[in-house]
Parts: sequence; structure tokens; C-alpha cells
Amino acid sequence: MAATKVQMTLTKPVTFVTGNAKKLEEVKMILGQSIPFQSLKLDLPELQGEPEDISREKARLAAREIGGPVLVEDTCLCFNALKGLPGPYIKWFLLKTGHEGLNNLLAAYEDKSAYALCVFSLALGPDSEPITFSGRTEGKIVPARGPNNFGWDPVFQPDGYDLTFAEMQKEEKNEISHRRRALDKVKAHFYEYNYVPKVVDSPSGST
Ligand SMILES: O=c1nc[nH]c2c1ncn2[C@H]1C[C@H](O)[C@@H](COP(=O)(O)OP(=O)(O)OP(=O)(O)O)O1
Ligand SMILES: [Mg+2]
Repeated sequence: MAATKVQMTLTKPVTFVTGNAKKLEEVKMILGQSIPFQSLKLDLPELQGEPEDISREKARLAAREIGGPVLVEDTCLCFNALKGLPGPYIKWFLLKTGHEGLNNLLAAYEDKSAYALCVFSLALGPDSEPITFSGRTEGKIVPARGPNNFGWDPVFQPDGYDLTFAEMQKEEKNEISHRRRALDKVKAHFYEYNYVPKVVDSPSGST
């Protein structure tokens, strides 16, 4: 017997907002047909602070920009020896110091362990409080290996694998990634609330 589910009506389809084409590619692959969404390329300003607050604030800005439901995410790469840094600042560390610089940050430490953290935020509109969904993958920082086409993938080797994220097949990364784990929670939330886009009646006379 089917349990009664809440049915939430969305005024518009959800828009995934990101300035990063590679993120969008992975989100599309991971979500498949499970959640209908559109996307918008926009590099939103980012607040400093804890990962969840950064992600939530991005969602607030995006929802204001779009005037409807949005999904955003913020990704961190956290080194345990550095108490979680660079964390949300990884983009700038990577940009300024490169893969070698990321390895050098850990040169003084025995502990090369790290985790990738992805925090999605869903805001149903400009006036709704965003909800967050986090996913985490443990691993370690290694000298760069594999194609250099997505961020710090060449220096992150997930636990239990001999390959870096960059050396893995996309499908393999998407099975175990921080992004995948966060999106599983997003999917479960969508399933639970059964979000459906509002069907807008076409004005009479139109086809
Ligand atoms: O799975 C990943 N594998 C490797 N590198 C990754 C991954 N996911 C994000 N990244 C990079 C992109 C950026 O250098 C930083 C996160 O910063 P973050 O602000 O979340 O991303 P972004 O500014 O590129 O796009 P957005 O417009 O969605 O904020 O880590
Ligand atoms: Mg960003």
C-alpha cells in the first residue's frame, strides 16, 4: 500500500546555479532523470565562514537572482593536518599555488589525509530558508596524477583506491564522490516531499 506523501508544488522548475561547467556535468550525470532541473551559469559571490553557511548564503543570493527555486553547492577540500583548511578556500589555493602547492602545504606533516566535502543548498524561493545536504569522501593528498581537467581531482586519492579522482572513470568517481553522496540526500528529500512544478494553464485561445 502506498504511503501518503506530501506534495509540494513548485512555482517553477529548480535551477541549479553554478559558474563551474564541470560541476554541472557531474550533477547532470548523477541526477539523470531523477530530478528535473535547469541550470544557469553564474559565479555567485561567496561569504567567508563555515561550509554550510557559505552554501546557504549562495542559495539565498541565487534565489533572489532567479526569483524561484534554486539549488547551489559549495565544495571544500579539507586537510586534516591543517584542521580542515584550505576547506572552502580551496579554489583560491588551487588557483594561486597549483597542485604542487597543495602538496607542499602538507610537506611538514606526516598526515596527508584529507576529505572532499560538498554542501548543496536548496532554496524554494527568495523568502525561504535554504536547506543543506552534505556529502563527504575521505582520502589523501598525493602528487598530481591523471588528466588535469577538473580542479584538484589529480591530487585527491580516495580511501580504498589506487587511483586519484582524475585517473578514475567518471562513473567510478560519481559512485563514491562527495557530490554523489550529497546528491543522494537531495534526491531523498525530493522524493519525500514529492516536489512537482506547478502546471501553468495556457491562456484560453492559445495552443
Ligand atoms: O569534484 C571536484 N573535483 C575537483 N575539483 C573540484 C571538485 N568540485 C569542485 N572543485 C573545485 C572547483 C573550485 O576550484 C573549488 C570549489 O570552489 P566552489 O566555489 O565550490 O566552486 P566554483 O567557484 O568553481 O563553482 P560555483 O560557481 O558553483 O561556486 O574546488
Ligand atoms: Mg564558487
